Amino acid sequence: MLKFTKMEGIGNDYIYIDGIHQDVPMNPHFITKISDRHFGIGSDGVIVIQESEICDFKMRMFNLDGSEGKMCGNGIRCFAKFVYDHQLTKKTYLEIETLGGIKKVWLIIDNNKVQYVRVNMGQPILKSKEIPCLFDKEEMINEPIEVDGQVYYLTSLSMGNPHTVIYMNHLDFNIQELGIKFEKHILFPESVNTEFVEVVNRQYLKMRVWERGSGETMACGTGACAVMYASYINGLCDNHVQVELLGGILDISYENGEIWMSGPATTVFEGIIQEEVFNV
Ligand SMILES: N[C@H](CCC[C@H](N)C(=O)O)C(=O)O
Repeated sequence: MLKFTKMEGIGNDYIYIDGIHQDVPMNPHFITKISDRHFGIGSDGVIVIQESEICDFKMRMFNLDGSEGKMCGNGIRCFAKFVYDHQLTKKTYLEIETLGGIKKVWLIIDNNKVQYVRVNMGQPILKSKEIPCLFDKEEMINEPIEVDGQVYYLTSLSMGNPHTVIYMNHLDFNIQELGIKFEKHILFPESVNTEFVEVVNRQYLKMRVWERGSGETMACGTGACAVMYASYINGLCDNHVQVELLGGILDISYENGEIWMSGPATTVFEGIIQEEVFNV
């Protein structure tokens, strides 16, 4: 059996498993099985807590389809709460190793309870080849791309994972149909997380996200950061905004070349995965 904790960051929900004290089968079959909302626990994916040789901890993140993501913004806030609440650390400032780089995380505690979490999400990366994006210019900022006969203007960047940001007049559209077209687009050799944005004003942005490997999620932390920075360099917002996602609001700012994100982290329930589920 395997102990797990179900947590969510503004509705972006993952299964968190202590991989320090348990052997976690991090294979696509196991990940997709327990993430399934009918045959499993139900989640946007799985996040595993591991020891790190260079940081306080290491975060491994897997999407619903079993693919491994390099970084997860909502996930890292919940990860920090997990290690604190499970007494794996007493620290309220953590450095967490991810495949998308080392992230600095602050737990804001009151009455020994995590109120919210602040994360230095690092520097956004615009160079096409580092996203990666097979665009024929060094950067892809507000560039027209035709999909199914319609032209969309894309701003692409990496937050440790790949994103492309598209501005819309409104967000009432069939994301199931459109999202997959960008996720599988030839421009993105490692696929891409696609954010659709409605600019409300210079301090308030609304977005929906079609995540690589998970489809539409209620929220995407790295996506909200990508949206903020794309909007900033396109002259559409100030350097501190609220980003409204389906699941809630994140506070995002751009300071001294780095993106900062603040938001909640919630534990929903603890449970045990039965042997027969992960031994198939
Ligand atoms: N689907 C993403 C990982 C999860 C990111 C998202 N849930 C977040 O909060 O940043 C990827 O494969 O790059």
